[in-house]
Amino acid sequence: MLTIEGLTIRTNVKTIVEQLKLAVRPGEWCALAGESGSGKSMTAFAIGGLLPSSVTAEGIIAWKDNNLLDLSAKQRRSLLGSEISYIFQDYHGAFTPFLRVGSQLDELMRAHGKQDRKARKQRCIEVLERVQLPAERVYRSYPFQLSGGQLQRAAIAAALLLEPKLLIADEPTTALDTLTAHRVLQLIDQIRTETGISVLWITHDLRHVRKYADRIAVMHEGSLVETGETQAVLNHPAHPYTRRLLAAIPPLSPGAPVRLPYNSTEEQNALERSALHE
Ligand SMILES: Nc1ncnc2c1ncn2[C@@H]1O[C@H](COP(=O)(O)OP(=O)(O)OP(=O)(O)O)[C@@H](O)[C@H]1O
Repeated sequence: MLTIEGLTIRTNVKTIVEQLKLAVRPGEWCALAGESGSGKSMTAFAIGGLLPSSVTAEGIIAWKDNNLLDLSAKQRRSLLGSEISYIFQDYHGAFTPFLRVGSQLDELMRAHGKQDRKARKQRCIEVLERVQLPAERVYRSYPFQLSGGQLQRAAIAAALLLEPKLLIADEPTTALDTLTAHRVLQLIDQIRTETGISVLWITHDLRHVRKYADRIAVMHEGSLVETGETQAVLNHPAHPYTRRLLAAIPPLSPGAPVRLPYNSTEEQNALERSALHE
């Protein structure tokens, strides 16, 4: 589905990513892991043509019959959102502060040629419900009236609005507390199961990778060092760098719970319901 071959990303002083080869299959959750500065985000940006102007990319990023690196700015704009969409760590950046969430979602649909106003509103409400938000209220709210977790859900709703086939999630939970992060990842997983969307997930948290990703690709200093089925790679890492990454996972602090602190499913549901009305 998405096939990257020989991707090299550089500035005029250094090479950031070198000869990267990576594929994301339909419906798959693929984690791109590695320490800070290894080139994960630059790879994600290159897919959507979002690289800073001082940075160039060459190679092949094949999507359907196109090399995405060859698209014009106009072709790219029509692809982004409708076929490939992004969520980022900085979910505040997904929305303009002083415009209601609903009007921003509506504008996104209008920009992609959806003319029917009623159908647009209906779709916005449907997607806000899909991400388990109180839809009508969030539709009328300004971004600053929502909590961090709600805003990241609204950003996911925006990313899903036009039914893309690939969601690129660049460290989507780093700015969230542990419980909210867990809920957001669970939500993405549910959506993937229901819609068959593929997920390319940029992360450095191998604990979450083990739980959610089908496949992992490990990057080190701009190169791919290991890729494979998640459990196989994490249980039997072949590359010394993957072993080092695994060894660097911080242990849970003494006395910390080894699972989320719910006593029962009822308690979990009650907590999640109250979070939606916070
Ligand atoms: N605008 C830029 N111009 C030039 N080089 C950049 C720019 N942004 C990032 N880089 C460099 O590109 C390299 C890879 O950065 P990238 O953000 O892709 O890493 P990463 O693996 O996503 O790390 P992190 O987890 O910290 O986001 C780094 O060495 C960084 O200094």
